[in-house]
Amino acid sequence: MAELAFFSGTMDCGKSTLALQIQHNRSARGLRGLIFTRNDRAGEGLLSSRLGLVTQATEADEKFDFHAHLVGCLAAGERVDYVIADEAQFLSPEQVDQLARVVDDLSVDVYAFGIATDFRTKLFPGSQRLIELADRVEVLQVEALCWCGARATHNARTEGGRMVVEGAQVVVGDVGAAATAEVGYEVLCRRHHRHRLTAAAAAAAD
Ligand SMILES: Nc1ncnc2c1ncn2[C@@H]1O[C@H](COP(=O)(O)OP(=O)(O)O)[C@@H](O)[C@H]1O
Ligand SMILES: Cc1cn([C@H]2C[C@H](O)[C@@H](COP(=O)(O)O)O2)c(=O)[nH]c1=O
Repeated sequence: MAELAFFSGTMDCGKSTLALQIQHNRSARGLRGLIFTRNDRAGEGLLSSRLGLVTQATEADEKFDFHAHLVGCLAAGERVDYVIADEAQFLSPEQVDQLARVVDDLSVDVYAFGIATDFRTKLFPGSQRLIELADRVEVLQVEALCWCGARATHNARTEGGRMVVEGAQVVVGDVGAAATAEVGYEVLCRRHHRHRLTAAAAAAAD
């Protein structure tokens, strides 16, 4: 039976790395997959990991229809054993429904990777739908850590080095950006996210 699996965790916990490993292991055994992403930091049509690996991917923009695309591929005689969808938090709920139809109606495995919650601790609509529909939701085992050493569970956004809790839900960016960066991200434990205490703020308070 094909399955819809959602691999989730904070930013920087290894989701894209796992996506690339799944792709590597399956293609090494002769299986054929299609790779999709949306708004990867490395640029359009790329799936990149901070470990330095990167691969070509199809950019699934807001108009993209996964089910129609797969039907087209299969009708053209292409073999498709699995689908990888990175940065899945950016997908619309309708696109996640399409992925579920790819699994149920076309018997193709779908592996989706994404952060669950945004910088305000609210679920992304695409992640919410994945949690609702997935056959399994896996939390990645490699823990990203807060500056205090606790497991990082939340994503903070900084502007000019200061943590913010208002703004657009989607702003592409990275962790470890310079304190002066216009927009950066930092993973924190819930306690320090609630207190808006980033590493820089804690150091300044010391
Ligand atoms: N120089 C490094 N040496 C070893 N591991 C690294 C290095 N840089 C990044 N990583 C690992 O890569 C992880 C980030 O992987 P990535 O797939 O880019 O994360 P995600 O897609 O979840 O944001 C880090 O949590 C860390 O475990
Ligand atoms: C928390 C949060 C993140 N984003 C963006 C920032 C990055 O471009 C991606 C996450 O990528 P990663 O591979 O998991 O590190 O999402 C955002 O747009 N809005 C947010 O609230």
